[in-house]
Amino acid sequence: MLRWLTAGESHGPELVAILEGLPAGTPVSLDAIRDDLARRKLGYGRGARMKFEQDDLAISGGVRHGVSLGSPIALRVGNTEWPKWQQVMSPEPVDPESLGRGRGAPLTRPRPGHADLVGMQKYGFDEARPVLERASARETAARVALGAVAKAFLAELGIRTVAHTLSIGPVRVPDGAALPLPDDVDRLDADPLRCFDPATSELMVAEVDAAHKDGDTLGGVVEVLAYGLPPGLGSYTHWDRRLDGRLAGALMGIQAIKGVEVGDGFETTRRRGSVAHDELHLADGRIVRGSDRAGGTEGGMSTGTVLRVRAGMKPIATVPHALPTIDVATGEPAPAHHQRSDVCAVPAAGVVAEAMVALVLADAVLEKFGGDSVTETRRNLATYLAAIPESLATAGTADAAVVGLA
Ligand SMILES: Cc1cc2nc3c(=O)[nH]c(=O)nc-3n(C[C@H](O)[C@H](O)[C@H](O)COP(=O)(O)O)c2cc1C
Ligand SMILES: C=C(O[C@@H]1CC(C(=O)O)=C[C@@H](OP(=O)(O)O)[C@H]1O)C(=O)O
Repeated sequence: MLRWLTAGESHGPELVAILEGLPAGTPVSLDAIRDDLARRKLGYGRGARMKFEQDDLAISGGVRHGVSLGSPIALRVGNTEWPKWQQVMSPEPVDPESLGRGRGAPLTRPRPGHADLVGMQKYGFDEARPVLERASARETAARVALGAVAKAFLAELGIRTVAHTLSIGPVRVPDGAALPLPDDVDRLDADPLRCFDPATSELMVAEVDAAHKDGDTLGGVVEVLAYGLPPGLGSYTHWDRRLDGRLAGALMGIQAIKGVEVGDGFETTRRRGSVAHDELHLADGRIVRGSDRAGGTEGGMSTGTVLRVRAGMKPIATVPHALPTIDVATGEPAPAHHQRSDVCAVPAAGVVAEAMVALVLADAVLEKFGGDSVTETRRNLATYLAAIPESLATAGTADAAVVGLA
């Protein structure tokens, strides 16, 4: 079992994350984690903060000489903005007068679409600062760092992931467009929206420009693909063992994600059954699926084909043309608090979604194959794949040879 936890506030000194249960022998490279952290900051439409804030990464436990030890891995992502926020976010009591009227001023105009109002009601705060500091998606930097480690573990088993942007507002990649492979990540990083279709990307840039000009914001849809999965991760035997359910929960757990689809998702509901599923045929004596509508799961288990999951992000709630709210200090209508914000963070959400998928898959792999060292996990996986009888074997899915384990 893999467990993970994050802590830290958006303008606190740092985010911290712990990953427990990762087998020994996983290559853990600071550079690889930094690459993913840098990727999360990319994307046309991200706000000013992404330009000046650095993710200051350190590993404080669980890794020696670039390899995991099997003990909990502790990661720290320093907020380089901290010096400006030391007073406002000090863990020690401060003189309320010293907070002044600037950054430390109470945020009494809760922003619609944020955790602000309900957080104040629930935790008993009279202003939104203590709520929004943790509700902020700054926390996703910690998850991306954890996800980078999970990805390194999966890669040892021949499993690789990639995320791309499918839509920004109303602008969508056309149906049937090519899907990226994990090796296409550089090309995705070079695209302003991490979109694999250059013509659509241009339209997306124009859409972000238009929203920016109008003082408005945008959402969109991202897709995560996982290649090289064996059949049989997750299970149909109980609701909470289903891989699709676990992926959906993890993706919905990302700030601003409001919908998840597996495979063709809601489009499938508009089809008749005869054209909604992936038929089984024989090719060279092996079972093949004639299509990939299901997106790589059946009965809550990975099928061994490409996993395809989508997450839909709502438009950023801190709209520059501030939304109407109530100033809870005066009881009067007022524009919502607005300091600065992203116009569109969909490409970044894709990077976060990939991290969450990697963590869920790593957990499912360990549940099925166990292992205290990567070598042991790999051996167990190879034995399992080799034991699938010829009559049940599927072509094109991970088998011992494909994942380099034979
Ligand atoms: C990568 C990323 C960046 C985000 N950036 C912003 C932002 O700049 N401004 C904002 O209002 N919301 C932003 N959000 C969304 C808010 O964090 C989120 O809408 C808010 O916490 C309320 O949660 P909910 O939308 O899940 O209800 C971002 C989300 C993600 C995943
Ligand atoms: C800091 C990050 O994203 C932040 C997420 C966020 C929100 O409300 O979720 C609001 C913005 O922060 P601020 O309110 O300080 O301008 C984003 O910049 C980050 O992703 O590293």
